[in-house]
Amino acid sequence: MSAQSFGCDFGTSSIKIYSKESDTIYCEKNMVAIEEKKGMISYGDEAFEMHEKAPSNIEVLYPMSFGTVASITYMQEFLKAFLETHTKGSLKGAEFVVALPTDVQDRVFSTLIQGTGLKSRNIQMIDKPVAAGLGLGLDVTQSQGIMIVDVGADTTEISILSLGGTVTSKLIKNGGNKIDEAIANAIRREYGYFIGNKTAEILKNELGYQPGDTTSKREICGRNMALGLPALLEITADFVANAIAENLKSIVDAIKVILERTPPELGVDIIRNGIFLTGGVANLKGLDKLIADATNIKVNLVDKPEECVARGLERVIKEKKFKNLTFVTKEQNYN
Ligand SMILES: Nc1ncnc2c1ncn2[C@@H]1O[C@H](COP(=O)(O)OP(=O)(O)OP(=O)(O)O)[C@@H](O)[C@H]1O
Repeated sequence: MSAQSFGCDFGTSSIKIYSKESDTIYCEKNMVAIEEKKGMISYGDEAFEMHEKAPSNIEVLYPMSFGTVASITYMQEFLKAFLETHTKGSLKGAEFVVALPTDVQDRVFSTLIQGTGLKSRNIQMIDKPVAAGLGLGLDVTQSQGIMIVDVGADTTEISILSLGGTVTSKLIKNGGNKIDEAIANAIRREYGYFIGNKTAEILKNELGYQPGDTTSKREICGRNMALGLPALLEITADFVANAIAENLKSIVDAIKVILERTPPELGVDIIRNGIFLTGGVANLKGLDKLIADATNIKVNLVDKPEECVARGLERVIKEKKFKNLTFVTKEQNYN
């Protein structure tokens, strides 16, 4: 591959790009800030900072939604600006390997990259679960069953891999964002306080799923809806656990459905090796135990699970033997 090769995981809440040139995974919030008349004024972590704080003439939005591109124009502007910031020299002729989520059409991403005007030389796709498997350090090309549960912001992707391919996989529209929403709704119902998504996310990330734990607490600021004034409120881990239980149950149920559909020959490997939990929500305290208890299968966790797919893309770019796991979109038409 040429000097400029990028491995792209276009997540709904954050974009992760591996750059071969700098041998680094760059990760930023996948957000853009748009000002009336001026267009995109900011992107990434800086745009996220403006989220829920910006005046009415500035709209802060996610260009991706449920694993696919919601705003191609802004995603293209973001990608171009992101690559220009993080790379030296020309981007002309760069090569891309893109992680393709289950149920998303590959041409969405080739159209996206081609439309940036970067004159890319080659755009390869790889199934996102296969990239996650490589990122876990597994040899996905072997004839053994591997179960990966990737819980991201908008989606949860549950997949069984074998021989370098996806044997079965299911994408459900449930993840960190729905969990944050459930926390905000419960606080509104129970306490009559309005809280923003960022505050709900803090509660989720800090308190996790710890039913019965009334000792761990977090103070937050919300708006008392009766008085219309901001006020402080203390939330326990037990309250958060109750608020998110239904969301987690739907993830666990989907895992069980996939296990039921798994051929017994591969099921043996999964029981032996365990389920691999990836995606940012794999960091949720107590989720691994919940899944292990419900399935009677051990659950493996890794460091920085949200970067697993990008680490897999890095291996595809660096290790020739994994090139045959990638494929090219039929419609590709290079400039
Ligand atoms: N410590 C934590 N506990 C619980 N959730 C966490 C933690 N850290 C991050 N998350 C959540 O992980 C999610 C982001 O994960 P990830 O980066 O894998 O998603 P994505 O790739 O952007 O989304 P998708 O896979 O849906 O396209 C967010 O909802 C974030 O709040």
